[in-house]
Amino acid sequence: MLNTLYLLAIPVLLIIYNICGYLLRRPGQKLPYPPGPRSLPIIGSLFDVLTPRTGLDTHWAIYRDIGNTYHSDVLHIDIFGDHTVVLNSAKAAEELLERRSGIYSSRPTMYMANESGLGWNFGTMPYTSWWRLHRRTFQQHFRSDAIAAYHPYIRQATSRLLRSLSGIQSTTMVTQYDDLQAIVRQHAASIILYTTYGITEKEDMDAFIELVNNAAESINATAIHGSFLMDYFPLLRYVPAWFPGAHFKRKAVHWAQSTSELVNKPWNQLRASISSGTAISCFGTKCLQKLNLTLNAADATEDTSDLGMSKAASDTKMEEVIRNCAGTAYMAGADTSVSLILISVLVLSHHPEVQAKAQEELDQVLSSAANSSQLPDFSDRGSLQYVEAIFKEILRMYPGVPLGLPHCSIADDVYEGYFIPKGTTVVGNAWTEPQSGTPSSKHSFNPDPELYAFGFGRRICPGRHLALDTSWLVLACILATCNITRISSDKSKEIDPIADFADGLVAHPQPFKCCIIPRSASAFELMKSGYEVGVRMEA
Ligand code: HEM
Repeated sequence: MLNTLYLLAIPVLLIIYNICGYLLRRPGQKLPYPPGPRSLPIIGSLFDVLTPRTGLDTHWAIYRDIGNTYHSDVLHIDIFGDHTVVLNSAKAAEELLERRSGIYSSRPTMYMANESGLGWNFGTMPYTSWWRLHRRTFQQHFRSDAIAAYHPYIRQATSRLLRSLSGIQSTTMVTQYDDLQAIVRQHAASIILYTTYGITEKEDMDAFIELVNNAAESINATAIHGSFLMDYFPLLRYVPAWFPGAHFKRKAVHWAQSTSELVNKPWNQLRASISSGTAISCFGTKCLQKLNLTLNAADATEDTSDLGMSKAASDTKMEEVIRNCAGTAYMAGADTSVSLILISVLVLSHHPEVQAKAQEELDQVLSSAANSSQLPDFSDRGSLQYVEAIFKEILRMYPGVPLGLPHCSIADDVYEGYFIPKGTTVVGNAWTEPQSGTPSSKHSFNPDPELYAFGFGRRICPGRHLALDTSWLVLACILATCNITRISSDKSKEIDPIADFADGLVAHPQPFKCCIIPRSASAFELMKSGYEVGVRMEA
C-alpha cells in the first residue's frame, strides 16, 4: 500500500515541479537552448541519458555519443525541467569554464552528496566566500613549489611500490589486478596521508586506507549530476530511510557514517599527536601553526573577514576549514592517482614498442647521470621528453576524472547563439579527445592534457601538482625497471583499454591481468633496493 502511494506521489510531484518551472521561466528568453535530445513532456530527455546500451556504458561515453548524434560540441539535456549543458570540446570548455569563469565557477546543489555527509568536502561547495576560504587555505600548501618538499617521501613510497611489485614477481609471473590495485592504492594513500596528516605508522595507514576506500564510494557515486533522482527532485531527501523503496536514503545513511569518520578520525589523531609532541610536519600542522601564529600576533593578517564574524568566533571556524581541507585532500588524493597509474599500466601493456623506445631514452639519460644504475628522479624529468609525451598522451586519451565535478552557472548567458539559463549544470567532458593512436603519437599538445584532465577555470584541481609528481615518478620507474606485457594465453578475456571502464566520478579500468617483469637481474635488484641506494638530492 505504502509502495503504491509512493509511486503515485512521484508523478504528482513531477507535474507540480514542471508547472512551477514553466511559470518561473524568464519572459526574455527567446533564443533556443543548445541542441540535444528531444524533450518529452515532464520527463524531458531522461531516457536518452539512462538507456543502457551495453552493461559497460559510462556517462562520459553517452554524452560524447549524444554529441556526435546531434553534430554539436555543446549539448543541452533537459530532465524534469533541470538543465544540463555538456561541453564536448576543449574550445567550448575553454570559452565557458575558463574565460567566463565569473559565471561558471559554482556547483549545482549536490543533494545526494550532501545527504551522504559530504558537505564538508569543498569540492562540492558552491562558489561562496566559505568555498574561497577553503580553496585559499588548501592551495597555499599544494602549490607546485610546496610539493617539492614532499619529494623525499614520494621517493620512499615509490621504493615501497617497486619492492611490492618485485615481490609479486618472485611468487607468480602473472600480476593479478587485485594485487596490483592493492599496491597502487597503498602507494597513493600513503602519500596523501603523510602529506596531509603526517601519518606514517603502518597499522594506522592500513586502517585509514580501508576507511577511504569505503568513503570514496560515496563521492564516486554521487558526484555525477543525475546519478540519483534526488538531483532532479530535491524533495526526495525528506523521504525517511525506512520508507519502502527508499534504497537511496539507506545508501546515504551508510555513506554518511564513513564520510564523517573520514573527516574526523585522522584529524583527531593529528590533534592528539600535536598534543603529545609527536606530530610530523604536514599540511595540518603547517596550517594550525600558521593559525596560532596569526592568533598570537598583534598584527594578525589572516583574512577571515570573509566569514563575516568576530575574530574569536572565526578561530573555531578556521580550524573547521583546515579539517575540511585535510579531509578533502585525503578523499580526493587516495582514489584519483590510483586510476591514472592503473590506466598507464594497462595502456602500456598494449604498446610494447612504446615501452622499448622509452627504455632507450631512460637508459641513455640514466647512464649519463653521475651514478649509473639508478632509478629516474625528478631532476631527470626535463631530459626524459619521450616519457613525458607518453604521460601526457595517457592523460589526454584517458582522463581519470572524465566529467570532472559539475559546474553551475550563476547568471543567464548566451554561447554561439544558444541560451544557457542561470542555474544550469555545466559539465566539461574531457573524454572526447580521440582515443586512437599510440600513447606516444604526439610531442606537442594543445590544449595541454595536463590541464584539461584536471578540470577548468577557478575550480581546476588544486591537487594536480601532487598527483602529477606522484604518478610521473611511478610511470618512469616502472618503465625503467620492467616490461609490461599482456597475457597472451588469455586473449579472449583481454580488456579493451578504450571501452572498458567502470562508470563513476573516477574512471577505473575494469579488472585486467598483465605481466610486470623486471627487465634484467640488475633491474630486479634495483626494484628491491629502490631509492635507498644512491638517492640523489634535488638540484
Ligand atoms: C590523477 C589525479 C587527479 C585527477 C585526474 C584529478 C582531477 C580533478 C578534476 C577533474 C576536478 C574537478 C575540477 C573542476 O571542477 O573543474 C578535481 C577537483 C579537485 N581535486 Fe583533483 N584530481 C586528481 C588528484 C587530486 C589530488 C591528489 C588532490 C589532493 C591533494 C586533489 C584535490 C582536488 C580538490 C580539492 C578538488 C576540488 C576543487 C574545487 O572544487 O575547488 N585532486 N580534480
